[in-house]
Amino acid sequence: MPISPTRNDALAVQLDNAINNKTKPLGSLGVLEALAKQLGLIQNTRAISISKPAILVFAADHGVVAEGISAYPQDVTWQMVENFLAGGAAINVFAAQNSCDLRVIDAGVNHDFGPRSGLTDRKLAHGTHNFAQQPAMSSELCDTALATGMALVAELEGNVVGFGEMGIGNTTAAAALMHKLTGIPVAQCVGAGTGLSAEGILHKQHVIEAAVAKHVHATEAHDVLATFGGLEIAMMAGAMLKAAELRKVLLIDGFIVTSALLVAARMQPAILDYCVFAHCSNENGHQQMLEALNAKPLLNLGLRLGEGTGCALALPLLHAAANFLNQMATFESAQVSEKSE
Ligand SMILES: Cc1cc2ncn([C@H]3O[C@H](COP(=O)(O)O)[C@@H](O)[C@H]3O)c2cc1C
Ligand SMILES: O=C(O)c1cccnc1
Repeated sequence: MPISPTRNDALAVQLDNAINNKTKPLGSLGVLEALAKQLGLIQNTRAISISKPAILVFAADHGVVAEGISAYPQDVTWQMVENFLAGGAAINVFAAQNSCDLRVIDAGVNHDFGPRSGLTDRKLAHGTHNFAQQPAMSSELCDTALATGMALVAELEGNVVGFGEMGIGNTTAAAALMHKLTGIPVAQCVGAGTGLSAEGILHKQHVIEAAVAKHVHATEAHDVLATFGGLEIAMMAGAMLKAAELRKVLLIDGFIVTSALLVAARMQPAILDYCVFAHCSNENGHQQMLEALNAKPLLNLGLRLGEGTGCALALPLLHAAANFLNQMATFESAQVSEKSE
């Protein structure tokens, strides 16, 4: 289904007026004013609401870890999934602090968890193939991942969806997607990820450059996704497309989540109307990736974690935008004098 742009000139004027009539100097709530307007346009109303926000954390493994591109071993992916289920990860803490639902999805972790309460099992494979040697996944598997992500979001009740991920090696996949979809040189798309040395970053760059040279034919978004992408990235891209189609607010986290959005935006550019960019990550390349999307992130906290942590931390700002628009008095209702010059 196509995603509709949120543009609605009449509603935009009503929202501007509602914002400007609040008891504050014009424009003085800064970015929160733009956010309130965006939420109004997404929800197609002046009475905006934040209802049952949820963060979906997609986990999967990457065959390209065989090239030595992460500072941590692949087992950390499943071990961190266990940590999410036990409530001990950063995202558990920040989601709980902000009364946000958290859903952990196994999109393709290289580990058998068995039936586990709290884990949404959508495992499509035990990780991807090593894209240094062959495409990460087949075109069919990529389609299945996109469709699975769409179906997951179709079940959600809330009107705000945050996206997070876990997958050792996924900054390499994300950097490759960034390069292919923006044309920015690989050297500017790679970063330290979980903490590579300068030498390690250079090796990561060379692995991606060699893979890009090997898979020159992949240029269209779906092909690029299947060639380099992780299963969690593909499932997230599908989930994002469905969330925008359903006119939900999409909260975008860091480098990897934004790379999934790059793919989704190439498929359906109007998705960007629905995106709130939680933060600018410290991962080298995220700022340029955001610029390529013309995105203005809310926070800049030096985070480089992923898991959806930026989304959870930005959620109070969404509440603030909705609350000021819904609850503040107007100059008229509070009998406050308006600007005199
Ligand atoms: C303990 C731990 C917890 C994490 N939580 C998220 N990531 C983050 O780091 C990984 C990407 O970095 P790279 O591409 O360098 O492997 C992803 O799993 C991402 O979510 C973590 C990484 C570690 C080690
Ligand atoms: O920006 C991110 O989300 C990020 C950066 C480094 C490692 N993991 C995630």
